[in-house]
Amino acid sequence: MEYLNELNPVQREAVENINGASLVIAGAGSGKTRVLTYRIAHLLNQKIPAYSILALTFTNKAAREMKERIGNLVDLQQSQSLWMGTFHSIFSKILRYEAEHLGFDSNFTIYDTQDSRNLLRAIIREMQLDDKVYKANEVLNRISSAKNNLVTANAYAQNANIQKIDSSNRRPLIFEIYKKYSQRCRQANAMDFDDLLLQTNILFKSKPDILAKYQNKFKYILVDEYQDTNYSQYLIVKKLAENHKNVCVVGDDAQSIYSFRGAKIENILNFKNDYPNYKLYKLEQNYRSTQNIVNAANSVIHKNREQIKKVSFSENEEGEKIRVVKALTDHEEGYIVANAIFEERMREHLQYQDFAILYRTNAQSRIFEESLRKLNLPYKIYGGLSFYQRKEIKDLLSYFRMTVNPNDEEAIKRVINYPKRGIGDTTVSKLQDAATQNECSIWEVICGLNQRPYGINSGTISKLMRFATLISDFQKRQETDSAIDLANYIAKTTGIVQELYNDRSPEGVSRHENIQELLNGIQEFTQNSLEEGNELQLANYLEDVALLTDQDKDNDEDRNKVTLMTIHSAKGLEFSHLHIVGLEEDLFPSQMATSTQQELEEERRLFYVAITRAETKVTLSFAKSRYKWGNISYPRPSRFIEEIDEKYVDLQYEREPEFSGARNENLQSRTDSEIVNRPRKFEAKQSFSSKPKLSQAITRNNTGSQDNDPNFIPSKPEQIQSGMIVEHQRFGKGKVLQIEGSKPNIKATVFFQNVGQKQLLLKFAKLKIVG
Ligand SMILES: Nc1ncnc2c1ncn2[C@@H]1O[C@H](COP(=O)(O)OP(=O)(O)OP(=O)(O)O)[C@@H](O)[C@H]1O
Ligand SMILES: [Mg+2]
Repeated sequence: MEYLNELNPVQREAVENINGASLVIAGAGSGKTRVLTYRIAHLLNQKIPAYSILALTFTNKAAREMKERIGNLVDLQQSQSLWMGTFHSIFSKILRYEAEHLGFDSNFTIYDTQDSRNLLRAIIREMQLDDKVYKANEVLNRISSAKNNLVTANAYAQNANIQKIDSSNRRPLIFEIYKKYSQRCRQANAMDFDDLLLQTNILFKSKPDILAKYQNKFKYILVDEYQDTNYSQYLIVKKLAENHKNVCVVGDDAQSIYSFRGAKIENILNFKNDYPNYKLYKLEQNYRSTQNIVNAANSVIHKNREQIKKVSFSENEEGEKIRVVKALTDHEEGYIVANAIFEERMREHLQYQDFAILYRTNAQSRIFEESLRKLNLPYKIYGGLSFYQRKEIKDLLSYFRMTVNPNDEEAIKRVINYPKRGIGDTTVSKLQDAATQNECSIWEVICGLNQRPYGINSGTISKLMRFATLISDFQKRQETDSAIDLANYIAKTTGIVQELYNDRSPEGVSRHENIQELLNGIQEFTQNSLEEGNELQLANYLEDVALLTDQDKDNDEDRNKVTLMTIHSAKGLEFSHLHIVGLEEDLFPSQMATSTQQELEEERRLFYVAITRAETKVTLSFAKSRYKWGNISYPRPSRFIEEIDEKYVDLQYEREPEFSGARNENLQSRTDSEIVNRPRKFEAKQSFSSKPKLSQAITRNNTGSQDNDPNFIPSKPEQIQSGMIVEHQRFGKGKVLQIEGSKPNIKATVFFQNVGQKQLLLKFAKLKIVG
C-alpha cells in the first residue's frame, strides 16, 4: 500500500473510496489520470479480480502505459487481464462475441473513414445524385453525428426535424443514402467506427440478458477524459453501471475539444443527475507545469464564459515566461523552431523526446519536418495520412481483409483487379448490381456465377473464378498458418510484392519498402503474441490496425525523437519543452471556428490544452506571411497571444499596431525589409544562446547589422536581375525569382536556401551578386 503515499490527500481519498459513483473534475496536470491508474491498482490490491474492471481510455497507447504502471504498483500478471482500452477497442471485442445477436458474423470488418467515404461515393453515384451537393465527406459527418446520437437509418428517415434541416440544405435524400449505406455495410459484414458504439447500444437495449451479463461482469467502471465522450459512449457507461453504480469518471470541462465529433460537456454536468449520491473530488494542484505556465493557461481559459469554476495552481518553480516569437514567413518559423530545439537541447542537456511541436492542422507539419531534417534532428510525426492509409498498404491489407471476411465490399473492390487480372469496371458494376438486387455481397454473387452469370461472359467468369480460388486458398490457410506466414504467402501469391519490386522508380522503391515494413510489423506482432503464450492470427492483427488512434503509432525505436502532432492528438500527454506554432488568426483560431461564441470557446479550450502539455517551457510562434492553398497570405497574430495575461509573457518582438485588433490594410504592400529594419525594443534580450546564430539574428533586433561587416559591399540595386544568385548578410545565399516596381522602390522576390522565400526592397536590403 506504499503507493498511496504517492498521492495528495484528495487524490488518495478518490483512490480509496472504491464504491459508488465518483466524479473527479480538475484542471490539466492535476493528476486525474494518476488517480485512475492508482485506483485500479488499489482495486486489484483489494482482491477485486482484474476481469471485472473496465477502464476506458482515450488511446490504446494510454491504456498500455497505464497497464504497465499498474503492473509496477501491484501484480504485473493481473494487470494484463484488465479490460482496458478505448471505447472502440473494448466494445468491438464485445461485439465480436455477441455478433450473432445483431445479425453480423464475428469476423466483421471495421471500415475506416476512407472505406466509409468510398462506399458513400459509390452509393451517391449509383443514385445519380450530384456529388457537389452530396459531398461524401459531409454526408459522412451527418451520418456519423446521427449514429453518435443513436439515430438509426430508419429513425433518421422518420424524423421530421432532421428532414427539414437536410431539405433546407438542399440535401433531402441523405436519409436514403444513410439507409443504403447501412444495408451495404451489413451485406459486407462490416461496421464503421461509429457503428461499434451504436451497435453496442442496440445490443444492450434489445437483449436485456446480454446487458445483464456485462453489468455483472464489469463491477468497476472507470473513464478517463470523460469531457470528450459522446452521447453514445455516455449511454453505454450509464447502462453498464446502472445496478452497482461503481463508476469513476475523471475529466476537465476546460479540455473538451471534440464537440465536432459529438462530444458533450453536458455528460459531466449530467453526472449528478444520473448518480445523485456521487462523490465529487476537486484536484487543484498542478504537478506537471511551472507556475508561469499554469498561470498563463488559467488567464486564457478564464475568458470562456461557459465553464465550471475551479482552482489550479502549481508549487513547482516559477519558471520562464511564455516566449512569443515572430517569423517573417512560414519557412522562417520552421527554421526558428528547429534552431531553438537544436540549441536548447545542447545548452540544457536535454533529449530529443523532451521536445514537441504542436500545430492546429496536420498540413502545417511539412515545413517543420523540412527544417528538422536540415538540422539532422530526429522526429516522429503522428496523424495525417497514416502509414496504413497508403495505397500499397491498403491494397495488401484488403487481401488480408478478404481472407478474414470475403464479404468485405470495400476490400474486394480494391483488389478484384489489382494486380491486373483483366476484370474491368463494367464487370464490377454488374456484380454490384446483382449484389444489390439480391441483398447479398459481391463475393456471394461471384461464388454463384456458374449458376447465374448475370450477363458476364464466360472468359471473364473464369478470371473471376481464379480470383475466388486464390482467396479461398488464403482462407483455408488461416487455420494452420501463423499471421506472418500467411501474410508473406499472400503478399507473394497475389503478385503485389513482385509488381512493386519491378517498379524501379523512387516511388516504386519506397512502396516496396513500405510493404516490407508492414510485413516486419506483422512479424513482430506474431513474435510478441507467441512470447505471451497466445498465438494470434491475421484476423487479430487486422483488428489491432483498424483500432489504431492518432497517438498509437509508437514503438521503442521511435522513443528519443522530437514529437510533431496536432493539439487534438496531444491530449493527456506532457513534454518538457513545447513549441506551439502557427498562432495566427484564421489558422488558430481556425477560420472555421470564429463565427459563434461556442466555436471560439472550443478553440480557446484547444489553446488551453496546448499550453498545459508543457512542463518547463512554452514557445509560441507565428509567421507574418504564409502560403495557403498555393497563395501567399499575410495573417495577423492570433488573438490568443493577447489573451494571455502579459505578466506571464515574454514577447520577442515589438508589439505592432495590428496586434491590438486594428488591421493594417497596407500589410500586403509592406516588405520584409521594412519590417525587419524597424527598431525593436528587445535588442538587449538574450534569445537562444550567447553565440549569435541565424535564428537569433532573425528574432532579435538587427538594426544596422548589415553595415557592420566592412567586407560586405552590396551590388547596385539596378544590377540585380531575376535568376541571379545573391547574398544577403543575414539570410545568406538565395536565388532572385522576380524583380518588380521601379526606382527607388524596386522589390525583389528571393528564395533563400536557409530561410525560404522573401520579398525585399532593394534600397534597404543590400544584396551582393555572387553568381
Ligand atoms: N501527487 C502527485 N505527486 C507527484 N506527481 C504527481 C502527483 N499527481 C500527479 N503527478 C504528476 O503530474 C503529472 C500530471 O498528472 P496526470 O497526467 O495524471 O494529470 P491529468 O490531470 O490527467 O492531466 P490532463 O488533464 O492533461 O490529462 C504526471 O507527470 C503525474 O505523474
Ligand atoms: Mg490525463
